[in-house]
Amino acid sequence: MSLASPPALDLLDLHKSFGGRAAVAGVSLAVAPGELYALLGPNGAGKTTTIRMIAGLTRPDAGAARIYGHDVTGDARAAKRLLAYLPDDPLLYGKLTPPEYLEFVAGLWELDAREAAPEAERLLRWLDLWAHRRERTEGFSRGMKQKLALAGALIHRPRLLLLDEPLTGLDAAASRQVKDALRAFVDGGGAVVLTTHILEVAERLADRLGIIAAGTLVAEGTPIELLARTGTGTLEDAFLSLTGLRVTAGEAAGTPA
Ligand SMILES: Nc1ncnc2c1ncn2[C@@H]1O[C@H](COP(=O)(O)OP(=O)(O)OP(=O)(O)O)[C@@H](O)[C@H]1O
Repeated sequence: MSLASPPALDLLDLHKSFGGRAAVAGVSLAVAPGELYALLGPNGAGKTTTIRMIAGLTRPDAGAARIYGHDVTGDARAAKRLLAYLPDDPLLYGKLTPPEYLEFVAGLWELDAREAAPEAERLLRWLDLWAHRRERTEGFSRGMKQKLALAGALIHRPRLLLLDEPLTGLDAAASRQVKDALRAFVDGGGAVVLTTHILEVAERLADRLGIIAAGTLVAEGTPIELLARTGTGTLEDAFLSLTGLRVTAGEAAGTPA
């Protein structure tokens, strides 16, 4: 028997089709504790479907997703206890204040209120929302809402954080705070898997990148490894090359290359 601890996330040949069309066509990858992994891909590549299958919200047609060794479908309770999923447009309850929202989320997880309340305060202070603790979230900016949703995702102390486009629409200050929070989470031994369209974010923040195109993982590695593999000078060029989206000057001008 191996004494090695299981990966934070292990995807084994995941498949999902909608109406006969493959959205995810055999994705396998592993993410270690302490690692921040970014999934990149063009629109419709299958990123959100992959994340939703990991979160147990979309059932795979075939393959498996394991969270620290727990199968998301077969051992759903244990798997879901270990993960948190932050969609790109998280649902907050506008009439609640931040502490009320976190109390509500803690209640869903059946957390002990005596432990959840100080943890909520710590998260709100850490994400710079404490000064707004008496305000209803309906008046919050997108960045404030995103930070509160992140606090809600962290309240039960997950070990794997899944985020769909967490930085889209955030200003520089909010983006920095969310990035710092994600880095602190992985430095504390947690694992993060996020999707992003912002290549600069992926390059600076992620330990490893996975490039998805047409439902398959076409490349994986550190930003430096992807540049070396494609012989390109920027991650944007590497991305375009790997996803087959590169247009030549001739194509751009409307003439076949
Ligand atoms: N519930 C659904 N019903 C039908 N088709 C779906 C459903 N969810 C996703 N799809 C399709 O599956 C494919 C992959 O979609 P997905 O949202 O996973 O891509 P994505 O990489 O996250 O794209 P984007 O970057 O635009 O968010 C697309 O063709 C999409 O239209």
